[in-house]
Amino acid sequence: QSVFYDSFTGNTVTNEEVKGHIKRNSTFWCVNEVLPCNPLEGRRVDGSCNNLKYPNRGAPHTPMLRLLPPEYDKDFEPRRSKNGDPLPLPRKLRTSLLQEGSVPDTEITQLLLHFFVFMVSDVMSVHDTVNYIQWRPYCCQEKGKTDNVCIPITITDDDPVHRFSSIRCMNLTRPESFQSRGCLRNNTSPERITTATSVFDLSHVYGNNMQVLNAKARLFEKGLLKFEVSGGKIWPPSVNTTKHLCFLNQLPKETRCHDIPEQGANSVLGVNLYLIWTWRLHNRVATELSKLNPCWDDDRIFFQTRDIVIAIIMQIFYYELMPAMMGYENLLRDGVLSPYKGFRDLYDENIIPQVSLEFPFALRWAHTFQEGNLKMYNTNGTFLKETKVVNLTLRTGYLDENIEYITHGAFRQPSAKFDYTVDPDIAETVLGPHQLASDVFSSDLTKNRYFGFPPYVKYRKYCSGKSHRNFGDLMDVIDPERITLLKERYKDVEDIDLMAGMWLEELVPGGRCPYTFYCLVVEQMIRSMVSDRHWYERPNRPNAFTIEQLLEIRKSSSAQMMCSVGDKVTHIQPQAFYMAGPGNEMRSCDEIEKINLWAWKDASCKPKNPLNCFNYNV
Ligand code: HEM
Repeated sequence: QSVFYDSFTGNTVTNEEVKGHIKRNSTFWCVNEVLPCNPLEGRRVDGSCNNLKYPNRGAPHTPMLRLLPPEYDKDFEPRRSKNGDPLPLPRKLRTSLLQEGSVPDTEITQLLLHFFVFMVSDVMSVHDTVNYIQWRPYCCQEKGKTDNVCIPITITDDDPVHRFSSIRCMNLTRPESFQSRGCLRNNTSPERITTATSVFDLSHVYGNNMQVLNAKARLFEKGLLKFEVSGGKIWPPSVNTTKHLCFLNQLPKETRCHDIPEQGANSVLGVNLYLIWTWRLHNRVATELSKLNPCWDDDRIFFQTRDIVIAIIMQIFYYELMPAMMGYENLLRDGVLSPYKGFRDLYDENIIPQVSLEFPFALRWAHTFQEGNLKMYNTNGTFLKETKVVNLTLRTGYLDENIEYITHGAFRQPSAKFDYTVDPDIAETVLGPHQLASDVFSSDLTKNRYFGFPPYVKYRKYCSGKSHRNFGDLMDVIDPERITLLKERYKDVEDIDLMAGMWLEELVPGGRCPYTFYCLVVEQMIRSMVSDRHWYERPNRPNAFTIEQLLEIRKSSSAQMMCSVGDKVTHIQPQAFYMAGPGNEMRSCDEIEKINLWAWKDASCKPKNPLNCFNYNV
């Protein structure tokens, strides 16, 4: 018998209240239906029962955590400057604080960015972007003036780019909230609503709901996900209609659009690539497991494989990507990474599985080192061609002919440099042909205000304990020239927006990210481990890995994943998030450490190749 929970409060709701939601058409957003929790059950697809005391926490549409209380003006409009004036215009701030240019990094590859954005989409949903691309494309037109959801970005006559054009506005909409979806009254402080589960569980691959997973993704044979073979490659299932999310497919040639539990994976290129690779990884692991343990049924192979794939991706995220961004020693010091390969158990049932509102917001800072030109290489490493990455959003069809070249470019092309310069395409046309003009940095800054984040200096205090009473106090994290830039735009140090502060901060010693980014992201990384009962490093979770299995998971690497499921990858550098070079030379995939699934051998099953345990490598 299911129990119904109020998605925001987490309290149970009566059948009468559920009927009220049905009448108002708000059940999907405002009510979580949860089957009774079984403490011995593995990770649920819909994230429920992760915390046995609060069964709906972790499920979709549950509230995000605010690290600091919101600050709004009246009617929950953006806060004002200390002197009562409106804050400076976002686009004006962006164009004066961040310059446009293309400087390649010397160390980090594009592959890191692809993986990073893939991880973001595990805990976020695309509806806030689809809202202004598809549902309300009119915020800059007459109609937009009467739609309260519209919050278009003003472009002034002296704009460095648009003074040469007639464009004076960029489309944007407010973030969806429990209020906009009818779950909370409009006179309460806006609380962001998302459709993803709030733990890292690859819900953008497997979906947020068992019924959808079963209908769209499972083959119900040998633990496999449904797949297609085309051009000699394995793909997730696709849909044969033009009415899908891949608006930019150039018909009739480009028709592919994934028909998977979460359509959002068809969006930004990096999400799409890793969705394909993770999909293939699932099927690779499932195939090997079913050979290894022929007596296992489809269900057992499927859920064991899902658990392994989630662990592999988490291992790469925590132990390979994040150290490159934040510094390995820093993460060890702050208890995010374990120095040992064995188990660790940090679980605390009093910490609810939640994503902070600040976490995905801070990750937007990564837009500053996104490269705009996508370079493609053939399998021998010869440069073939390039295209604008912004023209590939919502255009899965482009991958059909090009995924191989994009793959080989991803670990050969550097990211943009971490240097206060932003790519012109990301800064002016981030939505490609979807919008006349779109500047993701101005959107980031605008959203900053509609999320109601308090001033940047309050986050400095949260992170360092130190009060910053005047601009000079910022010298510990921002260099003097950039403090001058801030002073020219903001009248008071307390006016500075969180994102504007992060843009101009210096990078943490030993890492490649600003101080406040580091602090907000570490908070989430710890929260995600401590609050997730099914965290892969735990020995005391239902169906936990054995120590032998965990040691195999520890061998995961982005290079190994590329060798296993990338397109025709036979040679790669072992640290694929770093450019190849001395100490990280490209080498044959045979020399890259692999995961041996023999550790999952069930003694009660007779494997097909009993003599050679290396037949089960992925
Ligand atoms: C091809 C490259 C990319 C493009 C075209 C792109 C584009 C966008 C766009 C249009 C938005 C929505 C902005 C808004 O309406 O508020 C967005 C949001 C976001 N992007 Fe990117 N992005 C790219 C790469 C990345 C990367 C590498 C990261 C790495 C972390 C990233 C992280 C985020 C985050 C965290 C958000 C906010 C999501 C949310 O809160 O809903 N993006 N991006």
